[in-house]
Amino acid sequence: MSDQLKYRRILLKLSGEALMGDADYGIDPKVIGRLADEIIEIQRASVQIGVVIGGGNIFRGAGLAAAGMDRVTGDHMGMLATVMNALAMQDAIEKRGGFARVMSAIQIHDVAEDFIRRRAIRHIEKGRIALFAAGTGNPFFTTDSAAALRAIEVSADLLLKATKVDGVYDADPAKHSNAVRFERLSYDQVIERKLAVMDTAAIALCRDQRMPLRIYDMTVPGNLMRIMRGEAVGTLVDAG
Ligand SMILES: Nc1ncnc2c1ncn2[C@@H]1O[C@H](COP(=O)(O)OP(=O)(O)OP(=O)(O)O)[C@@H](O)[C@H]1O
Ligand SMILES: O=c1ccn([C@@H]2O[C@H](COP(=O)(O)O)[C@@H](O)[C@H]2O)c(=O)[nH]1
Repeated sequence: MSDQLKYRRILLKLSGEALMGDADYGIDPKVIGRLADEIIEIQRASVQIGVVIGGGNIFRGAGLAAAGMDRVTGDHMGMLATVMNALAMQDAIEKRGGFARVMSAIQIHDVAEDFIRRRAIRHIEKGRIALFAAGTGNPFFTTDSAAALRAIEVSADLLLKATKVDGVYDADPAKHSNAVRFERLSYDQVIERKLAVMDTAAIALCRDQRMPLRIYDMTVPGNLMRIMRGEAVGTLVDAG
């Protein structure tokens, strides 16, 4: 491990929606390229990295169900959307000289390895960036829960939720311009105050397994390395 860095192994959850950049669908190559650069930078500084990417830039099961589709089919489409995002990130990382492996929770052998916990740990120990795709593999979950689950399974030191807001606020900052940001919260405070920055199942899993979580703004270049150095970027959620 690098002497200057605070973390040895992290699980990074990237918002699918944020990959769109200024578009309203899909992936902006500039956004995914910049994120790949930041991930490679911390890997080269000896941080071991697992990544979960959401699918909100393509499909969400709940949205498809609201439009009349069977919910489980919609969730399958959402999970497959996360596979597409992971493949795009694998490509972006490899184009920049990094090493990455997509591991899917749904068997899709022609395009990705299966998620096998011990192999995943081996990949990240060897400096490969493991991209955990297809969420948990089960409908009615989200990639927030998948990220909490994978962070715990690979014994990460920290779960990072990279999003479009710079932390957790007392109300949704996208809707309330006077919302106030927290520096630090306990898991129970997030759940009791119904702070909707991450789903409750994911927070409860982190709480039960004492997985520290930091929510930060991924649109600010350099934030990932700042956090690795121990800077208090965003909001920390832990046992308090
Ligand atoms: N109390 C709160 N503090 C901060 N953000 C909040 C809060 N309540 C709701 N939000 C909203 O939560 C959103 C988190 O969004 P993000 O797109 O990262 O999540 P996601 O749905 O997990 O990602 P994906 O796009 O991959 O599905 C922010 O855009 C913010 O507007
Ligand atoms: O474990 C999981 C994870 C995800 N899904 C479905 O995929 C979409 C996209 O994920 P987001 O977390 O919303 O970005 C999600 O809406 C679900 O429909 C799932 O079913 N199971």
